[in-house]
Amino acid sequence: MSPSSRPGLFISFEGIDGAGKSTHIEALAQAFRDAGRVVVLTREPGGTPLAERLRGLALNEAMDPLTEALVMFAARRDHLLLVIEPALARGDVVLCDRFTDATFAYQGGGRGFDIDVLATLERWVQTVPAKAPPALRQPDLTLWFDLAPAIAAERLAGARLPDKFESQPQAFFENVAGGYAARMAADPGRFARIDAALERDAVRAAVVAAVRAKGHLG
Ligand SMILES: Nc1ncnc2c1ncn2[C@@H]1O[C@H](COP(=O)(O)OP(=O)(O)OP(=O)(O)O)[C@@H](O)[C@H]1O
Ligand SMILES: Cc1cn([C@H]2C[C@H](O)[C@@H](COP(=O)(O)O)O2)c(=O)[nH]c1=O
Repeated sequence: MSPSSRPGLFISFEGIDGAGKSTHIEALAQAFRDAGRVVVLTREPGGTPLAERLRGLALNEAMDPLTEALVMFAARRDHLLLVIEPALARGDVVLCDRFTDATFAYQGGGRGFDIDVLATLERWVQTVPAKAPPALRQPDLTLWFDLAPAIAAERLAGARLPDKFESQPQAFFENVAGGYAARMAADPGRFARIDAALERDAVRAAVVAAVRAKGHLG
């Protein structure tokens, strides 16, 4: 099968701040490139000029939880239509640093915002005509970097100036982690849990193994 006739593949990276997602996304991208795939590396909130502007607001401005959720989903809609769907239609591999599970974890788990409202927004935003019949776009695989908030905080200490979310107390991140666990429990076939407390090489190997176990990457 030629690269362009392969179906697209959508993988999201999730976890609390400092769990190691950004450290490992490029290594997986290279593994796919070595296997002859075209890779689109992207992130949420962000990934388009408009969504990056919304990211600047979401990460730096105080706002109420519904406003925050709407900003995340507005950015997502733009990103989905302009970047993710076209890439999947071309047969590319999309590696996305966070997607909707982050909204359920941060706005739902962390902020305590209504999960049913988030589920409604998810349906509105991610029902795309490219799927026949039009259906909800979800990642084919979600790698959840599971790490204790205390270790993540140690890793982030001094690394950079904390944004609005990174400045939250440890209890917030315990709730975010609970949000991720609930999403995985609701859709276990889509998720692979990565033990992000391991040292870097072991995490990298676990990521590749999880992708292979789901039948991707040869
Ligand atoms: N397995 C590991 N062991 C120790 N330190 C690590 C490991 N993986 C990543 N780090 C370090 O932890 C810090 C946070 O990693 P990284 O930026 O990849 O996390 P992230 O999940 O992308 O965070 P954020 O969501 O806040 O952007 C970095 O300084 C990185 O070098
Ligand atoms: C997609 C998404 C993200 N967030 C939060 C989670 C992080 O604290 C920041 C993004 O920063 P990163 O360094 O790129 O990880 O935004 C959120 O609260 N809700 C979301 O839907």
